[in-house]
Amino acid sequence: MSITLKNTVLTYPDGDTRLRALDDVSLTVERGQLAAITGPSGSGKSSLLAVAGLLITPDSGTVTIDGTDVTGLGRTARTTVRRQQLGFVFQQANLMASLTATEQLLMITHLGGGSVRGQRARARDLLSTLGLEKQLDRRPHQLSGGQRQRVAIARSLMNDPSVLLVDEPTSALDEDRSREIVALLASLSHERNVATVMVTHDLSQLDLVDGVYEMHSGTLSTATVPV
Ligand SMILES: Nc1ncnc2c1ncn2[C@@H]1O[C@H](COP(=O)(O)OP(=O)(O)OP(=O)(O)O)[C@@H](O)[C@H]1O
Repeated sequence: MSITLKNTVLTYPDGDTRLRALDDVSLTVERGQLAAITGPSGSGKSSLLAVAGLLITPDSGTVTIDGTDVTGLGRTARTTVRRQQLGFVFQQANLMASLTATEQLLMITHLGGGSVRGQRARARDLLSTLGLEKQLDRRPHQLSGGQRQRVAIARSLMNDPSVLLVDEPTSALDEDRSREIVALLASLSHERNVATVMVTHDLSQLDLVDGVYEMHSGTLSTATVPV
């Protein structure tokens, strides 16, 4: 099972015409795989993530998650799929300044209407798995950039997603920290059986991923550069 985009087209208004941000894009990422999407600025990478994350409905084409076509779902059903089956990691960790690492994760449970009490041990386990056992009760300003991004990754896994969508996770990190984060995303994808789609400009880490795709002017192709 996996995430599949099939023949997706997404256009935006552009003067008198429309700009094809996604021009017949098809992509399948299986569970247990980390796929990287590269490509120049403006080529459509964020648009691809937004369509995959059910934040934007494509003009045409389909998005299938774990075998179910979710393209035409209404707003409430899309929110449910996002909460239950998708995880998101952004460029910046986007943590809440007043919350500890553990509380950042519990916030997800709280927003989903679940019992926070029963999830505290799970939150702490997840953070420990990501090497943050000594930082469980620290707030964002007491964490390094790499640690903050680990908290964000742990938070994205709190709902046990089948698909993880990751946007430029290493843009704020140095070379060594970037490599650790991409290696972590690869091992989490493999061990937790998650289909991960990661947009990245960081070509030096592509040897760690299972598949590389390039966006160019709205079209997606398998990378031609051997990694
Ligand atoms: N809301 C919008 N309205 C109109 N045009 C948009 C909108 N969002 C994106 N675009 C255009 O769609 C194209 C693809 O944009 P997108 O943000 O997906 O590219 P990207 O590859 O993620 O770029 P970057 O690497 O700079 O983040 C660009 O030409 C952009 O200007």
